[in-house]
Amino acid sequence: MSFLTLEKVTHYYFSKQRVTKALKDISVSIHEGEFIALLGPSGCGKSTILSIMAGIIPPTEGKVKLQQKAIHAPSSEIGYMLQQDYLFPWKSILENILLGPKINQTHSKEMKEKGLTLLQEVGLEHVASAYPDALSGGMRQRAALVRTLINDPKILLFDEPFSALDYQTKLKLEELVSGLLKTYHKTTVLVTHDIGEAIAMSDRIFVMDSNPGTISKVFEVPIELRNEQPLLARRHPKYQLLFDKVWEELDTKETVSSLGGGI
Ligand SMILES: Nc1ncnc2c1ncn2[C@@H]1O[C@H](COP(=O)(O)OP(=O)(O)OP(=O)(O)O)[C@@H](O)[C@H]1O
Repeated sequence: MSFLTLEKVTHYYFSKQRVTKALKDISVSIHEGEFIALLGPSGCGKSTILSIMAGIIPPTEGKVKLQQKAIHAPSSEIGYMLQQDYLFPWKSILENILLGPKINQTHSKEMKEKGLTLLQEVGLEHVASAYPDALSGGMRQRAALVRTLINDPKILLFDEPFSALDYQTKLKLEELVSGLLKTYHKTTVLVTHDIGEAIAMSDRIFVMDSNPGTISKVFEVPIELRNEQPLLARRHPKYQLLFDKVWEELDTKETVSSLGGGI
């Protein structure tokens, strides 16, 4: 059964200068526990889709549903993680992580224990009382991940969370995140520009076209790759085959997207 659905979602941005048709007739059905990657040229509407799924912006037309219920506003059922970690510099890592439960009034001794356990799972238990400034970029993103997971969201939305990190840190984080999401059986949508990351982490890859944004092709990642951790998946013979197909699909779009998105 479908877990998250978009039904004929169309979105316009209106400004004084122009109207931009960012998305046109997007219909997708994502299953519970599935990992989806959204790939496409710059400006094709990936972040717009994610904001609509998060309930941050209502679509101009169409419906978004989580477990058959319409999404109208952001909620703790939906976890959102961005390129920037947005940790509060004046709060310790543990305080940052427990902020969500405090706001949702679910804070308790058990929640603190859960926060510490999650920090342990991402290798950050030793910096629970440190401040964000003392942490590296990769550590800060791990803390941001714990802050997202502690609310036990039904769905995770990742907008290029690894793109600001150096290559080695990014690969290590992919490995960690992939393992954690499998353990917690989380449904995830990842926006990325990195074909390798999409293949190594996902079950399906939605490739987008722009002006206006549509989903032009869906690639199913072979089961042999899905069963592997990302680093090993990158070494599998089927990885390169899929990489070439996705590359070909994207390559036809880059020049077209640079023409601009106004109508
Ligand atoms: N707040 C806004 N007001 C007006 N137009 C916007 C706004 N946000 C996005 N757009 C336009 O909507 C289209 C889709 O933008 P969006 O940021 O969703 O694309 P994207 O695929 O995430 O881009 P990128 O890969 O560069 O981050 C673009 O043409 C963009 O200029």
